[in-house]
Amino acid sequence: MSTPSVLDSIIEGVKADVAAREAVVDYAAIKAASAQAPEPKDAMAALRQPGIGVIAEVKRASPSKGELADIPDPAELASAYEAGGARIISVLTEERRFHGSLADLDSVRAAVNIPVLRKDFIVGPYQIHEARAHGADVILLIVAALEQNVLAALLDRTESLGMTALVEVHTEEEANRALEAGASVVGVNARNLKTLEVDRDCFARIAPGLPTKVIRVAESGVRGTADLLAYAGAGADAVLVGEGLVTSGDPRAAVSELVTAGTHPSCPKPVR
Ligand SMILES: O=P(O)(O)OC[C@@H](O)[C@@H](O)c1c[nH]c2ccccc12
Repeated sequence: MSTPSVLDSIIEGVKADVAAREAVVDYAAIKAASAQAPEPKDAMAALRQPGIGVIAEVKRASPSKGELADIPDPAELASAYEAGGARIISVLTEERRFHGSLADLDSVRAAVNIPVLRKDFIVGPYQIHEARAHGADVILLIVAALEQNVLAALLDRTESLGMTALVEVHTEEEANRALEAGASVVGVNARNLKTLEVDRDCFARIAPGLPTKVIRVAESGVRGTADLLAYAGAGADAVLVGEGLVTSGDPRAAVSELVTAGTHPSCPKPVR
């Protein structure tokens, strides 16, 4: 047997954590809670606004870098992101490697008016209802972590709850699988979740092959406006930024700088 990848070991932990939560709040109960949640916000509309959108992430730690930032108050951070002009707030809820939680999602949800993305390793419908019950408007679905039939089923489930799925890919083959499953928003992650290596050219290789109606998000490795402009030049509608913002010291200014670059008349625009 081959050694498990980072992604495999993260998923193993996530499955155990989901099972533990499900033992407390069962599937029927989480489903009922998701039906009671306030209407989801329209993330597609947020992403279709002119200019390159910034999806700003609340990220405490990562498997590649360990602890990134002390975030005593995720609500305050998210409010700073919103004030800086972020379109969507991404909240990592994976606990073991990213030190996130559903409590972080709750705090952020209560603090901002823009759509909120639950960023986790979704393996089944339980987590989708859970995301909705905690006020998420968008969820991440990672193609590399899901069988094709499961991916398609989870995408349908997400949309049937009125949410948007950001479908994450790292290769052309995965991009084809995302389209096959019916993704409307595709995120190209520069980081390979199996090896944790970053390849910023990944987006430029994959994005041009996506149909023009698909919203394209460039994920990971954005250190500043130069990276945003490079992604914009390769056709990005939005960038998803974590580390660069949480380590900036002034998250509002850091988001604002990216937003200013992404909405400047000289910024390359996606071809639609
Ligand atoms: O911190 P960065 O390099 O700006 O990356 C943010 C985001 O793209 C990254 O956190 C991410 C992208 N896809 C993921 C899947 C799971 C966990 C985390 C991620």
